Amino acid sequence: MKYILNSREMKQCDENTMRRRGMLSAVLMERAALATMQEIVKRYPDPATKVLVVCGSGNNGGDGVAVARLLYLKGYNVTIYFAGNREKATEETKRQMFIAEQYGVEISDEYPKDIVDVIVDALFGIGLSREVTGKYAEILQKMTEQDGYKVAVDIASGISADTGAVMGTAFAADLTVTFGFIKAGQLLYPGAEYTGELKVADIGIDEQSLYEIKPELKVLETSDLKRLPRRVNRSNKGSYGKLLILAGSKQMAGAAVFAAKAAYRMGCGLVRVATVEENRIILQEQVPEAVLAVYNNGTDVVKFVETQLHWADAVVAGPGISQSDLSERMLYELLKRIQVPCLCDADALNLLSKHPDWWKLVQSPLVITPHLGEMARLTGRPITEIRDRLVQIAQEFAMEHQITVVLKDARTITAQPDGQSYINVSGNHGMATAGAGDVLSGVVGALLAQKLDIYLAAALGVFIHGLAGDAAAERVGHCAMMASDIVDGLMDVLRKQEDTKRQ
Ligand SMILES: NC(=O)C1=CN([C@@H]2O[C@H](COP(=O)(O)OP(=O)(O)OC[C@H]3O[C@@H](n4cnc5c(N)ncnc54)[C@H](OP(=O)(O)O)[C@@H]3O)[C@@H](O)[C@H]2O)[C@@H](O)CC1
Ligand SMILES: [K+]
Repeated sequence: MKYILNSREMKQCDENTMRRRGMLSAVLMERAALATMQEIVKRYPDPATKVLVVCGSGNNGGDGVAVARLLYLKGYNVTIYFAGNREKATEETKRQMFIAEQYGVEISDEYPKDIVDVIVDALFGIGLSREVTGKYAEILQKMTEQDGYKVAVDIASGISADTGAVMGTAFAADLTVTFGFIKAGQLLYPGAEYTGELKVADIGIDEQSLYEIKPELKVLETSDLKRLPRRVNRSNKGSYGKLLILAGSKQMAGAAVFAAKAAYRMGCGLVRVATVEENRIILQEQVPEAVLAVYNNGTDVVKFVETQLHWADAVVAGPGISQSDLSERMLYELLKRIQVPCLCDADALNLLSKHPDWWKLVQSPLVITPHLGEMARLTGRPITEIRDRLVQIAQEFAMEHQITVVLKDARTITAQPDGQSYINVSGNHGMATAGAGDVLSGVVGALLAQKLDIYLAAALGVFIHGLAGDAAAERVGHCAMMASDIVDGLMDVLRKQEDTKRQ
């Protein structure tokens, strides 16, 4: 697990490193510049390379001036364009300009006309505080349109470090060298697209510099797979949890099939599918491993729900259940009685949008897995706003209802009710396909049934689901990928993890 910082947290972290750990600002800047210079030299080892460094008045500009000096001392053909206001420059930046001039580097106040090989963007860093307009917008546009390899210092100028939003105009980098921690805006879209390749440089700011800061965002890594439920030699199917899946309706059997298959592939011991009578044969044919509990209009809903809940260690409710009266009654009685961890998806979320008073019914830990459209219905906010404020909206909803929110998008957010969230970086656009969400509900449900901590079950489930999608892409490509390929991908991911553990 790694922390991802927003600009406020990063500034505090910088402060802590200097004030509490005694590190000098000039040393941090020198290391930042050194790391950036080295990444450039790695890619352009020939000192005949022409480099343009565009600097602003803040400390990001100071970093840029130092990068230029270090390249100049290696014999590179460097020009600094100082776009900021010299009088308003920070002390550190003024010092860097003085040093650069003493070493013989020229600093120009005009945008140079020459053609260059590399353009370094040190206009704004995490101190960007408003929309970029006027002269600065023109400069960013020019830098982006100009030919040459594009390197951003710390973050692409114009990208919000907090949300990834383009603040008017932004620099489109091929490479970003960021310092200490990845910033949220480098993972969130559209910022991720302006970041290019991302290198995190160690400049002496690390987790110890956080002190009492509890970053809002975290990201899971492959090493976190070791947190999956342990499997032991002396065990039986009862040792790996019993998952009840309320899914499927007439002409919608697939959702139940995918969720059940995914849950078994994710190591769940026993899966029982509660579905309508009409799906009996197809489920028996498609997932013979699953136990079936079928219902119809004549079923005593209360008794049915009580029996199933008595059996289950965790529940997935919603995939493909439709919004019929029968489904509505089934979900209501289930939410009212449930005492084990529960995941609500798809139609369960649509029904919850219709009945906001139902949130109060649920006494057990709840995970919801809405996509943007479902989240729009749940919150009454437009999809565009949800997309722009993905983390904040997921967090607000999680805190308001004291539940875990998995808000599904290109970067899925798993928000915990305590205000912390995971941002997921696995997966690919091939997974934008019917049934992928049902697979996710089965994966997370299986982890809940195996008694993994609820937040971890949700976040790790999302991560593994993405890895399974990546494995599927390797096998079938992006365009041809179907939900069943993602289920198969789970095998690749989990077998690889077992191999790693054995070594
Ligand atoms: N010790 C450390 O802390 C370390 C920091 N490091 C580096 O410092 C960077 C942060 O530096 P920073 O805080 O000085 O802010 P920075 O990003 O340079 O920008 C602020 C300037 O931009 C201006 N401005 C903002 N928005 C604007 C707009 N839309 N349009 C126009 N102007 C706008 C703003 O002007 P003002 O708002 O004051 O008018 C101010 O002049 C960080 O990203 C990293 O690279 C590293 O060296 C490691 C050690
Ligand atoms: K920058």
